[in-house]
Amino acid sequence: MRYDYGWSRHEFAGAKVTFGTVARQMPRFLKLAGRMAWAADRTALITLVTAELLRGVAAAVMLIATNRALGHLLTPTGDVATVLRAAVPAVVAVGVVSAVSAVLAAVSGRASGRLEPAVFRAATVDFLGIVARSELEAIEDPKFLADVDSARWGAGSIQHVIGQATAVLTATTALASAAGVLSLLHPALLPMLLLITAPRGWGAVRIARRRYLSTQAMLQHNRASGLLSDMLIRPWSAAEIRVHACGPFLLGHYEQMARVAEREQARLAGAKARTDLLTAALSGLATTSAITVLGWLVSTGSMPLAVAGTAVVAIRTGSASIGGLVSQINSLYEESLFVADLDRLRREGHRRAIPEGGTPLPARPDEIRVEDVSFTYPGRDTPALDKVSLTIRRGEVIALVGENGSGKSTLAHLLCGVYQPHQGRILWDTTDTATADRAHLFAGIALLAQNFQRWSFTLRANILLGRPEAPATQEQLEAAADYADLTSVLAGLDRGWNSLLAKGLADGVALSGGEWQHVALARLRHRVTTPGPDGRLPHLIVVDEPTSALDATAEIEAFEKIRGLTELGVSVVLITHRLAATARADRIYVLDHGRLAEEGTHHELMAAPTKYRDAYQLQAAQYGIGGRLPGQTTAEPDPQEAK
Ligand SMILES: Nc1ncnc2c1ncn2[C@@H]1O[C@H](COP(=O)(O)OP(=O)(O)OP(=O)(O)O)[C@@H](O)[C@H]1O
Repeated sequence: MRYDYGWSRHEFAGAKVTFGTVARQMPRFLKLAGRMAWAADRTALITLVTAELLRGVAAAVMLIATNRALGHLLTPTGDVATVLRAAVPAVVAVGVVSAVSAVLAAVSGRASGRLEPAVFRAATVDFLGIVARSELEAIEDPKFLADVDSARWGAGSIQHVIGQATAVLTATTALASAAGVLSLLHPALLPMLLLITAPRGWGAVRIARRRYLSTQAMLQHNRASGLLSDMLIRPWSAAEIRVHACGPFLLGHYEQMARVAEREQARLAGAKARTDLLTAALSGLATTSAITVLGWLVSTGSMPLAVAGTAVVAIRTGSASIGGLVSQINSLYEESLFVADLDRLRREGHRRAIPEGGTPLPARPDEIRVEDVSFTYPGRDTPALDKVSLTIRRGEVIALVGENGSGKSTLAHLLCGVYQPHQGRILWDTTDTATADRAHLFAGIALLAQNFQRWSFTLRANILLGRPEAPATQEQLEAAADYADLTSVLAGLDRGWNSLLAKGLADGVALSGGEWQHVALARLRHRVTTPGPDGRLPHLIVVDEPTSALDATAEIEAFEKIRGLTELGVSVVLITHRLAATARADRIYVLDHGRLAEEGTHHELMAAPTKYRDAYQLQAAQYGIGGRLPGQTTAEPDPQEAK
């Protein structure tokens, strides 16, 4: 299966992710996290940063007080009672500072507990918004999708970055105070401290980098196994899995992929254990050397015992701080790699976003002209559309026909503005849609697609989503339902308009394919008759084979209903393989391998030896009704008469 090879390829294994690169970019990620935190909950952010800074200061005060107390205790200047009395203020100070530090830790914990989920929410909404605003071409591009996948981790990471950045702040201030005290006590102590902690820093960065590269390498693999597991458990594939006995096949492949993931986890764990061992050995060696040097300094009288005592405390505190700092910087580094992905998606998403603004488009153009339009899908050699030209005049019904893969849906997508022509142009009257305001373009279109959306919402929401920006009355909904013959579907639903059309959810109901098509038709009617916030109404309906699940009579009725909408002054582009419907169109365009092969009225195309005539006669013969197709009252309807 291709999943096992292509999808699990370690695409990022060679990625140049170095500590230096990330360290250089860190300020940008921190700024991004800070901006999001500020926007999400600024009170919590201020509280968190203040509490952490004060904790750092408390650590310094604690060390100074400890030094004072030890000074009194280890270099006695009188009897025991006098010594103890002299030490009391410093000891009390240690106690008070410890208590203050504990309170600050609690305040900081509370603030980060509020801030982190808020940042996660903000980052996720931001991430989803970026993807939702991207061009369809971007969404279909596997490279962009890989960016989307890794950025999804970044949205989670950004909340951790907040916690880690503040912890780095604490550890840095604690360390600065320890380093300051140590340098004052003896010049040899600071290098000792650094020596003890350097191996831990090296090990932590190594482990983090390995983990990140592994996550990136396994991204496609994990997505593919997620898809496989979905196929196994979701209702839409359940029947075929059972009847065709696909279960063992899918399960077997899932297990194979899970084993690859398992092996990768085991490999990482082994590598981590080896690095940890090496780090611990080096760090232990450094600690032993430091203690030996301290002992030597005390024994040779180069360092008083009280200073050595404080040095041990300071080394312990400082070492813990450096340990904390290294581990926090390491986590920050690791999470930053994912935030970098989010940052990359933000930039890429910006580049591939549907542009805002542009030339205004006429609200009701007299004609839409497709001029020499070509379009090639990414990764394809041959164009899906090759120099196609056609015209749609206001109020006309245009039929697009052609064999599978001839480019009909692609042309529909171009007309809707979700793809842009790679060559040629599409004009609304005289305005080129390439530079036009896309909001105007979308507002002018109503789409009834082949795979129209079956929203897992209530029936009411399923209709309202035809025009989500505008409030709708019950009368409008009823009118849409009447138009689409939805009343019989409604009658069968216990909760009527409030029925949840989602089989998998509690109280959810399932509709048949044909019933869904009535829902989609009602949604179309609602969109075509309800103005958007700027008062614009759709003037072009693009209907791409949505009626395949309807029985033949219902399908013809549906087409007639859609044709009826031309009375409102809208034009219709109809894509279908059922030529009984196209026969009534004002003009028929026949596509063949992305090129426009034939065009004309039904009568013109039937009068000549055309592909259209062959296909029409073949379908009529299949129905066995002497050249007449289902729902057709005359053998060859004259579209002008039918209007
Ligand atoms: N998202 C896509 N990415 C890459 N190639 C695509 C994509 N969608 C369609 N194609 C290819 O473009 C060509 C035209 O496809 P299109 O869907 O426009 O044909 P169609 O006439 O609507 O076909 P059908 O009647 O089967 O719906 C086909 O070769 C198809 O494989």
